[in-house]
Amino acid sequence: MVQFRSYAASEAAAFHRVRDRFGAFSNMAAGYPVRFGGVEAPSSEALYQALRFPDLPGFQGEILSATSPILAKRHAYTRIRESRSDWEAVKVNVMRFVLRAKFGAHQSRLLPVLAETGERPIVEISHRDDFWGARPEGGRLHGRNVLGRLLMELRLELAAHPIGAPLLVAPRFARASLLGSELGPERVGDIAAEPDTGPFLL
Ligand SMILES: Nc1nc(O)c(N)c(N[C@@H]2O[C@H](COP(=O)(O)O)[C@@H](O)[C@H]2O)n1
Repeated sequence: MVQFRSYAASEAAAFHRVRDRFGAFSNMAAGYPVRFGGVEAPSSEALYQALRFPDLPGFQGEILSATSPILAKRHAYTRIRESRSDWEAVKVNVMRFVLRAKFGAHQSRLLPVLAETGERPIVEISHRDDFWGARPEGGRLHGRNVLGRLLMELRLELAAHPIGAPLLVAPRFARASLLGSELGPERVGDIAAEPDTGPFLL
C-alpha cells in the first residue's frame, strides 16, 4: 500500500501541463520516444500502456501506433479489461522501468532538468488521479504521487551519472513482453548523441 503524502505547493517542483517548466517529466510529453528491445515507442505513456497487454502483441502494436500519448492511453482503455491480471501488482515496476528507459534515451535533455529540481519534492499535479499524482487544495498537493516519487528515486540514482554514458535498464517484472519478444536488460544510450544519418549528411 503506497502512503499518501502532502506537499507545500510553493516548495515543490510541480508540473501539470507538458509545457510547464518540468512538463517533460510527464508521460504525456511528446518528443521523448523510447527505444527498447528493438522497438521504438513514440512516448513513455505508449510503452507503459502497451505493457499492460503482454499476451496481445497486435494490440500492443496498435497502442504504439497512436499519434499522441493521450491517444495511446485512450486506445489501451478500449480493452482495459484484458490488461494482464496482475497489472495492479506490477504497474509501479512497469512505470519504474519505462521512466528509466525514457531518461536513459534522453539523458542530455532530461538529466539537467532533473538536477534543476534540486532537493525539492517532484509532484505531478492532477485533479483526478491521486495515485500517480497529487490533487491541489489550499496551497498544498495531496496524493500518493507515485510518478513524482519514482522521479525522485531516479534523481537520486542518476545524480552521479555521467551524461552520455549508456544507462543499464532492466524490466523488474515478469512477462515483460513487447510485440512478441521478451524484454531483458539493455544499455540505453542518449538518442541525441547518435550520429546524424539524415538526408543532409553528405
Ligand atoms: N488521462 C490522463 N491525462 C493526463 O493528462 C495525465 N497526465 C494522465 N496521467 C498519466 O496516466 C498514466 C497512468 O495511467 P493509468 O491510470 O495507470 O492507466 C501515467 O502516465 C499518468 O501520469 N492521465
